[in-house]
Amino acid sequence: MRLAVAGAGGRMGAALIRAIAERDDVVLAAAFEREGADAIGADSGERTGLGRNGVPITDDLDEAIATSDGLLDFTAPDATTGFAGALAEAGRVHVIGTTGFETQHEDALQTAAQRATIVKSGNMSLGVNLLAELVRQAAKALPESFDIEVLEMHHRHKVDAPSGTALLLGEAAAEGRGIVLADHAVRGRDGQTGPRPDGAIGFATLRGGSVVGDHSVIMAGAGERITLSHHAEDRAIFARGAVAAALWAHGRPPGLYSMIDVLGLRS
Ligand SMILES: NC(=O)C1=CN([C@@H]2O[C@H](COP(=O)(O)OP(=O)(O)OC[C@H]3O[C@@H](n4cnc5c(N)ncnc54)[C@H](OP(=O)(O)O)[C@@H]3O)[C@@H](O)[C@H]2O)C=CC1
Ligand SMILES: O=C(O)C1=N[C@H](C(=O)O)C[C@H](O)C1
Repeated sequence: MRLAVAGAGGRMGAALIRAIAERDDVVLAAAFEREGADAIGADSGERTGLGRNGVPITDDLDEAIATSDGLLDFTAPDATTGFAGALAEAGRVHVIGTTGFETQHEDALQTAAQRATIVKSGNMSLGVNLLAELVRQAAKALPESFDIEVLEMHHRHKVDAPSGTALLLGEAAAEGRGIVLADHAVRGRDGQTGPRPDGAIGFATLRGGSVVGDHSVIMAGAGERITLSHHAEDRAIFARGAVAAALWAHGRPPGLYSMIDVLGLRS
């Protein structure tokens, strides 16, 4: 499968280029960046420490789409929704790891998925997607008297909060409880908050240093507490998941799929 990488000069762009080079069933067809980015013109292999691969980083989305079967996209919400329209037009696979979407972005992706095969997840690792299943089951098994809190920590460069993974875990907890997350989410506390609302799912965000991604879901009852956690140590786990998602999606009908579909984790 021929893959293009968006945001090739970024942290995940580099990890994706390395993950493609690890396998012999995928090939890097194109690597592109935002117009005017420093990385443009560089050899994508040299820039990611692999040695020269002959694929330059360009700013040419159209060429990237024309020469590939699918796009691996870990960029930013506005960029991703823009790519989605073009990929839908061409009927390509779109693997979306970008986080921080708002309602208008989600709506645009739903529309694009009528024609493109999209796999989208706030976290492409096996471990986090298994954790989400465990959270769903635990939230289903426990009474509502157990308070659910989602805690995350990421590196100092991260621009969105709560993380896509924290929201994915919150969704899993809400699904287990049979409630709608948006109706029960508490996404920040400061000052005279009053007591915790019954049935709330709380989110807390930490930022600092080089942390790749730590997530914990705490289920706190009277006199006991369960904590389910995942610690990402290397961005390769997300990149390898994204490549696996592209291969899974290749040849599937248009639609909006998740890593739970790709990994077949739902019991
Ligand atoms: N789902 C998952 O498993 C994971 C998701 N993520 C998510 O992936 C995203 C990227 O993370 P990360 O790699 O750390 O961030 P970086 O800022 O390091 O990389 C993003 C790259 O995308 C580029 N970009 C932005 N807009 C465009 C555009 N229109 N065309 C081409 N390139 C563009 C940026 O350029 P510029 O700097 O010029 O804006 C930058 O080089 C975030 O949303 C993050 O949360 C991260 C890890 C795992
Ligand atoms: O920005 C990051 O770095 C990460 N973003 C994703 C998220 O928002 O959850 C996934 C991972 O935790 C790293």
